Amino acid sequence: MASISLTRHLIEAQRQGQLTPDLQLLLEVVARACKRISVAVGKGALGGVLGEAGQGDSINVQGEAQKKLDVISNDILLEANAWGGHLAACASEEMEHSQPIPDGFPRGNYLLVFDPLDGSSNIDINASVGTIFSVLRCPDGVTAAGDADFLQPGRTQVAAGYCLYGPSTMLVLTIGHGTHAFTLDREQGSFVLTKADLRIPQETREFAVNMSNQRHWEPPMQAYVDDLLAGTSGPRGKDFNMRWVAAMVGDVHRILTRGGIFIYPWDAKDPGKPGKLRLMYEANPMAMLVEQAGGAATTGRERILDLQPTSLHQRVPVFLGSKDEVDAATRYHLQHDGAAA
Ligand SMILES: O=P(O)(O)OC[C@H]1O[C@](O)(COP(=O)(O)O)[C@@H](O)[C@@H]1O
Ligand SMILES: [Mg+2]
Ligand SMILES: [Mg+2]
Repeated sequence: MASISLTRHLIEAQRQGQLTPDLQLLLEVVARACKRISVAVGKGALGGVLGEAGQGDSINVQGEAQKKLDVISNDILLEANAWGGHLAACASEEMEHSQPIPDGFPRGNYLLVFDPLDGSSNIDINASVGTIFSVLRCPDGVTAAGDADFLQPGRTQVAAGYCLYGPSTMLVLTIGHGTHAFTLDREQGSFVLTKADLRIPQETREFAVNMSNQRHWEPPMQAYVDDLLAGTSGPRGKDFNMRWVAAMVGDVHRILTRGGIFIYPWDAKDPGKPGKLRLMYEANPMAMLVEQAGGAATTGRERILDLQPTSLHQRVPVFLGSKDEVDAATRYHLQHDGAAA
């Protein structure tokens, strides 16, 4: 059977009324930018792209040191989308404020928000990294889109996806009609559909969390993980395995492939930060991909896609993956809150 390219997949979706021609073209621009990022990442030590941006003093709005590839990936996405013609504005982990499409460039009605390179600490060890993106509609009547226009609940996303730069480069995408995986055919230079309609198994025996933060967690999170670790002799009655890629994009890809639960909970390390992961360009797009694959995504208390964002770089606790396991973790938190009330 002939292989199905991303373009053909999107054209068929358009014929079925699942997306507009503008959104199709926007997604193709993002996919092309991801191909360029894949080439840059793939150069590794030969391409002069490893290490810190600047002289070790380049800090982004998150207060985190920027890697050269964070900056390169951000520039590739901005440049590609400036010419794309389907966006009103872009926002990024690497920029304090959103950036309207510059004067003189064609404008459209969508907003794109992205984490240009997720898992930056993996760059220098040649481990998986990725790009995460979310597409929103620009509110009606807005002529010069700004940060406030991006602050829409995740359930309003019209598309979300990530591109994983691993042993192979994979684009995983949803436009609200299932979650589909495409693999980059490096010889042809095109993304080819390799798994339509991913389904996350409802149950799992695998969890992903950074255990080094355990002492900083709140009581229901401590209790939940204690019970996982107790295995067959504990209340859960089964042994759990643990994995941690240290790049959300890699951990979520594993969960979309074989199930599991990924957790980055609230912790007391820095009480000013309600979690590590960012709502607009990490939690929301991943939550949409996971829900579209039959999984669940919560903060431990609420559905992520129902949160009303308050700022572009807002952080939230994240529990996502196999539905029964996310429900179980969420129950620990809600019962704890109920008992404390
Ligand atoms: O350093 P830790 O605690 O393992 O955190 C890893 C987490 O941080 C992140 O790398 C943050 O992403 P960025 O690299 O885009 O800042 C997540 O992808 C990942 O889940
Ligand atoms: Mg990230
Ligand atoms: Mg990043």
